[in-house]
Amino acid sequence: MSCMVELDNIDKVRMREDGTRMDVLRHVSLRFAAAGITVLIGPSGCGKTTLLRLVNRLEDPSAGRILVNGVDVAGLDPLQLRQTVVLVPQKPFMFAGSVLQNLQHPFVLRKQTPPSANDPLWIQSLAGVDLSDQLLSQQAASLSLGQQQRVGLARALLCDPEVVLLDEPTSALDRPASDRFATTLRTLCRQRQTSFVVVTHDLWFAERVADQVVFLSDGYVKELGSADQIFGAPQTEELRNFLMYPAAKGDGA
Ligand SMILES: Nc1ncnc2c1ncn2[C@@H]1O[C@H](COP(=O)(O)OP(=O)(O)OP(=O)(O)O)[C@@H](O)[C@H]1O
Repeated sequence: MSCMVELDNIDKVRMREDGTRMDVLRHVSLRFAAAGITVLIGPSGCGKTTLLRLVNRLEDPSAGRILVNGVDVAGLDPLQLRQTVVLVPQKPFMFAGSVLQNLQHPFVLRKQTPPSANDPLWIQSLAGVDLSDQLLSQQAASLSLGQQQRVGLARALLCDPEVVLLDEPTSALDRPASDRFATTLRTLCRQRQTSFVVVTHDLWFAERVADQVVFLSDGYVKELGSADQIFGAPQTEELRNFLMYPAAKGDGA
């Protein structure tokens, strides 16, 4: 069954160290594509990662509601929510131990049997992120950032969640690997009805993978549409400028 996630008039306010107010997200109302891929783009600091964190309840909104299948997440146990809605940060946490132990960790925590190496989900999850069997015995903490990202992605996919929130998943992948990853996401949407929400500065990947693209700027949803609409016919000067100069995101994030 595909999962419906809706943001209803979300505000997120943070306080700066000097006590001044920062409006990180403002009146954000969105419905993520069920069994589809929503991509969030926008300048550095516009609130993309914050939005993912709110859906996963790592933080709570200052106002508004987030609904998963019609249920307000504010009333849900965050740990239970995170079994359905998984967040993969840009730098996933690696537990002490091998890659194999890291992949099995969520199942061990829940006292469940991890999928075996010939389970189609295991094969699809590892192959889809180019994680070779040779890496399984290595210490996870000794891997490169790109390899750790792939372990984090595979670990999330193995849990077969309904919604996966991905923060910059291709930032350490080369072009062929990110193309294969795009294919994996499309396959999982189709075969498992998984919904993905992807934050990325990789506009090539965004255009290739998105069912729906959200352009955020200064905490507002400025444009929303299909990849064809957003990349082919941007409506605002701001989006046109962003698409021409996506790398001008300030801090190299
Ligand atoms: N833990 C935090 N404490 C205080 N301010 C924060 C924190 N995390 C983010 N911010 C601020 O909130 C705003 C939104 O940050 P966020 O990380 O959501 O932006 P982003 O669009 O994901 O940026 P990027 O593309 O650079 O990753 C920024 O001004 C940022 O400095």
